[in-house]
Amino acid sequence: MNIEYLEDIIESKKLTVAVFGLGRIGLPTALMYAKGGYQVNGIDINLELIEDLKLKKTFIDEPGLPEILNDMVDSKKITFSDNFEFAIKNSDVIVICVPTPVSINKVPNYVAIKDVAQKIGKFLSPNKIIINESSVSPTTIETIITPIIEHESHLKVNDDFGICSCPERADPGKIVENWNKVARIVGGSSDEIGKTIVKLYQQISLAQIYQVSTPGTANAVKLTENIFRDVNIALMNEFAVLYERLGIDVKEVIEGSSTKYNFQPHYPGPGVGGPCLPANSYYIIQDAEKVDYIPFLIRVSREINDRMPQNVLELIINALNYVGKSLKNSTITVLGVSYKANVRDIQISPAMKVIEYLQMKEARIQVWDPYYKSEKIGNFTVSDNLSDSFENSDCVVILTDHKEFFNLNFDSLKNQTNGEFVIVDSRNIYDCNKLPKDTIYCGVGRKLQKL
Ligand SMILES: NC(=O)C1=CN([C@@H]2O[C@H](COP(=O)(O)OP(=O)(O)OC[C@H]3O[C@@H](n4cnc5c(N)ncnc54)[C@H](O)[C@@H]3O)[C@@H](O)[C@H]2O)C=CC1
Ligand SMILES: CC(=O)N[C@@H]1[C@@H](OP(=O)(O)OP(=O)(O)OC[C@H]2O[C@@H](n3ccc(=O)[nH]c3=O)[C@H](O)[C@@H]2O)O[C@H](C(=O)O)[C@@H](O)[C@@H]1O
Repeated sequence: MNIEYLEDIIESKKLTVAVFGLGRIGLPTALMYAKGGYQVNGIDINLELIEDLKLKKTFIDEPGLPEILNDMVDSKKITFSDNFEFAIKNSDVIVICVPTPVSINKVPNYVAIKDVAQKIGKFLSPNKIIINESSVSPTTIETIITPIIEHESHLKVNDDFGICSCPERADPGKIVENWNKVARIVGGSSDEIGKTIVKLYQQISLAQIYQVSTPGTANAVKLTENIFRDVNIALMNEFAVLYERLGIDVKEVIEGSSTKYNFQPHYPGPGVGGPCLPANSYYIIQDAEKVDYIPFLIRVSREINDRMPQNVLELIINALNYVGKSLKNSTITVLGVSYKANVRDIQISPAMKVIEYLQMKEARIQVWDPYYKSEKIGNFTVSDNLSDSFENSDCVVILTDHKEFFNLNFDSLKNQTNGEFVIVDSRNIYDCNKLPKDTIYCGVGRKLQKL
């Protein structure tokens, strides 16, 4: 490989980049390469998406992204097509941002990334570098993707082409904001390939670009940080279920534990959602199986978190029973559908799971989420406003800790509800001392009580 040539065109911005997959991650990535001064060939298989992007239209809800799309299309720094052959032949760096979802039976699905690897191999010529940003297990690049590319291209990694992993660590809803803040991890098939890609990312981001020794190590870093989070959330969910039974307020316990300098607070809730945490463990579990190891803690943490929507359903049933009502035919006000606070995103949202359970139990739901006003989602439509969702309600359930829910005027809203005012606060956002007198209240890890 002629590394000097690649480093020259990185420096002079003459390098051309192809980005495969123009979704929540690929589009921002492609636009940031273009914004950094590189010519970008954006590739996707969704022809409708390609036409929308050519017209500067995107439905990805990332603040700041539409403006960058507009500027980069106008400046002709980016093109969109499904012509992967042209893109591979006419790009020096090829970035992979295609889906690697975990299927219903909890197994990573690598169909898309293998498809792209096949296409890259077929049209690859020497002296190019492939960067994988998609979430994969620590062994996937070295044992699956690289062999496919070598087989299809009859080229040899490091001799003829380079490959590296730069796993995406974006925080959905803050991708543009975090672009220059969140450190990136780069692991190359050789040290010099890694160093070259570090230089490329340093041209397009002000964040720390941290090199590790291999693509697998880079993928392990990303999975470790996310699974660390998933396991710690599971621990707090377990404490919450236990303390609820012991009559101890878990919110008070976490506040107390947080006075210890090395306690890292995590918070119980209705479950763990989003595109990352619910899926990342299964990449590791799959690799562990290959070496006859069972990661018990990682597996059981997933089970604990996946059971939390059921726990919230039980809280609702108990709260209704406390006021002499049953769930069937009760009207439930559901506040929040997003998987986490202050974003418009229902990817693997625990709220959607709780709603599904409520509907299975034949409760009537009235949903309010300020990020989905009046929108039809699956088999329900979000209310047009907060007040409508309280009309004749038997129980109010908070499922997302949106900032808009922190200071609701319950003294007024409670007058619209049916009978005793019941709140199930699955995000533990409320201070019981500030809720209306006689409210029937419980949280996740906060016992059922009349205030
Ligand atoms: N969404 C997120 O917040 C995060 C996603 N990731 C990872 O980024 C990767 C991409 O995820 P998203 O962007 O969220 O997915 P997405 O579903 O939003 O976008 C994927 C895009 O790839 C296209 N595509 C599918 N197969 C293709 C193929 N064979 N060739 C070219 N394009 C193809 C689809 O048409 C779609 O436009 C995944 O591995 C995911 O785990 C990592 C961190 C965060
Ligand atoms: C690329 C990538 O994987 N980014 C991750 C992403 O996290 P994500 O958007 O999935 O949100 P998250 O804050 O980790 O929360 C995931 C889920 O877990 C729940 N959650 C989170 C923290 C907590 O203490 N308790 C809890 O129940 C959230 O409500 C949500 O349903 O963004 C996070 C961030 O940057 O805050 C980042 O730490 C994660 O690594």
